[in-house]
Amino acid sequence: MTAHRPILAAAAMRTAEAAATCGLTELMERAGRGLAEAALRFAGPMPALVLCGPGNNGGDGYVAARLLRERGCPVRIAASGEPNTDLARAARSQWNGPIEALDEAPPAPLLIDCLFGTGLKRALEVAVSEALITLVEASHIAVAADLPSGVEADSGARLSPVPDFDLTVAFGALKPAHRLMPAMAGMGRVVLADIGIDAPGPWFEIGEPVLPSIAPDAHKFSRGLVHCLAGEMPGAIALSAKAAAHSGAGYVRISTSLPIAGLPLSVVQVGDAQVNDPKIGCLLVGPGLGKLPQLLTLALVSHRPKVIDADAIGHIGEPGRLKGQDAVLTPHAGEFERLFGALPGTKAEQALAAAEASGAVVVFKGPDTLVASPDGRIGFAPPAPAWLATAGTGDVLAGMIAALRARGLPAFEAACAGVWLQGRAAERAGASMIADDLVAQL
Ligand SMILES: NC(=O)C1=CN([C@@H]2O[C@H](COP(=O)(O)OP(=O)(O)OC[C@H]3O[C@@H](n4cnc5c(N)ncnc54)[C@H](O)[C@@H]3O)[C@@H](O)[C@H]2O)[C@@H](O)CC1
Ligand SMILES: Nc1ncnc2c1ncn2[C@@H]1O[C@H](COP(=O)(O)OP(=O)(O)O)[C@@H](O)[C@H]1O
Ligand SMILES: [K+]
Repeated sequence: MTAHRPILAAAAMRTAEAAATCGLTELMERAGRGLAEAALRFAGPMPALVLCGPGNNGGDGYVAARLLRERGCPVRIAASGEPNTDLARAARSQWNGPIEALDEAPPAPLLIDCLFGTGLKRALEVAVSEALITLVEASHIAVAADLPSGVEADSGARLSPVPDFDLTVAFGALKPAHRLMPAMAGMGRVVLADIGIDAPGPWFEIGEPVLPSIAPDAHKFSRGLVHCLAGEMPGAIALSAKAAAHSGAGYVRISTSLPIAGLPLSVVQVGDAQVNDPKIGCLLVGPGLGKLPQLLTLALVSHRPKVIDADAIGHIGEPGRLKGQDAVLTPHAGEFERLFGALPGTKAEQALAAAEASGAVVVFKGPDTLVASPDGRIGFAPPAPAWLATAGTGDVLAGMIAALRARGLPAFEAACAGVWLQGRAAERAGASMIADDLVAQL
């Protein structure tokens, strides 16, 4: 099992830093050391150019430059201006080499970007942005301190053009941008430098789940019954059902008006929906549903836990209908906007608002999948292969979550576990995978 790693928004990070018992000067020293060590480990001892901005991100740069030089690396510094915090000024005073102007500095093989971190508020000035891009492109290896400059910590937005980095060293905790698009795509490898911040909170990167073990006296129903409601295009729900069966459900049943071909023989096909059967651990409705809103209505009449996916999301209409339903909702961006409208804020804030409005656990899918709970928790998915972007992988995920829910995990934990397991299965399946191959890797 890997632990969930905390994710702190910029304001929460500042609070955590202010509460650190070691003091801010020591925190900056640790950040600079973490940066220097990570850069050395990644790039080896090559001539470096450190770009220092006006705030504490720049302060980290002055510390890292000093420590790299102490380790024997030829280091130069170029600054965009004078430091404007006491911490950064103190860090700069310990650098006794020259400081070049950013727009005149020649490139170096190793480029370390300490222009802006979590304090970025607006787009970089054009001259600063151009210098950053030119120097990164002319380097062999580019390392970002905390965040690539131009990236907004809480949203993952690029406030001005941001070049691609090979390595990003996050200080103290991951920030939302490390796991949100578009920023996460340009960060290269993301490593965490421990600076002694201890700030567990309701936002975290989803770690490897602990799954319920199979009791020695288990029987098929105690392991969990998933009931799937088939609609107009049964291929999709067949994928979900297969995924549920391979995710440890003891019994998978599909109610369907016509026999569905290609299902494992162990998946039971029935004509009657029986949605209030107390043996049902989780209902699944949506994949391949088509224009049959009555099947969603049927699912909402049931008192059993449920996963609502795909076409069913389009039939909900009013998110408040889901209150008290013990539901997991799995929209992609289009389905999300259709149900919740264009919500303001970052993807994390939108997911949270959606969870609050619906009372459901919301899995807001995409290359940067988030799992939000009405109680304020958000699990950010670790990066998953882009080859998941193929038809049917969402149906597989819905079946996995339904099985984990039926096996006894609470809705939020089941959703987080499903997202994590789907990503690892995709890694094993490889780039040529189709959704069916994903099931084979569960
Ligand atoms: N606060 C602390 O104790 C620590 C902070 N750390 C570092 O400090 C960073 C945050 O430092 P700051 O809050 O000083 O913020 P930054 O260093 O990210 O920069 C913000 C500064 O630049 C200004 N600014 C913002 N956007 C600008 C733009 N587009 N053009 C020009 N100026 C702009 C702001 O007004 C502020 O003065 C973290 O990312 C991390 O690297 C680490 O040293 C660990 C300890
Ligand atoms: N670029 C990407 N990188 C990683 N994962 C992705 C990417 N695009 C989509 N995914 C994942 O693939 C799945 C697609 O689900 P969905 O859009 O519902 O497809 P479908 O309805 O065809 O099953 C989701 O789990 C989503 O998070
Ligand atoms: K930076």
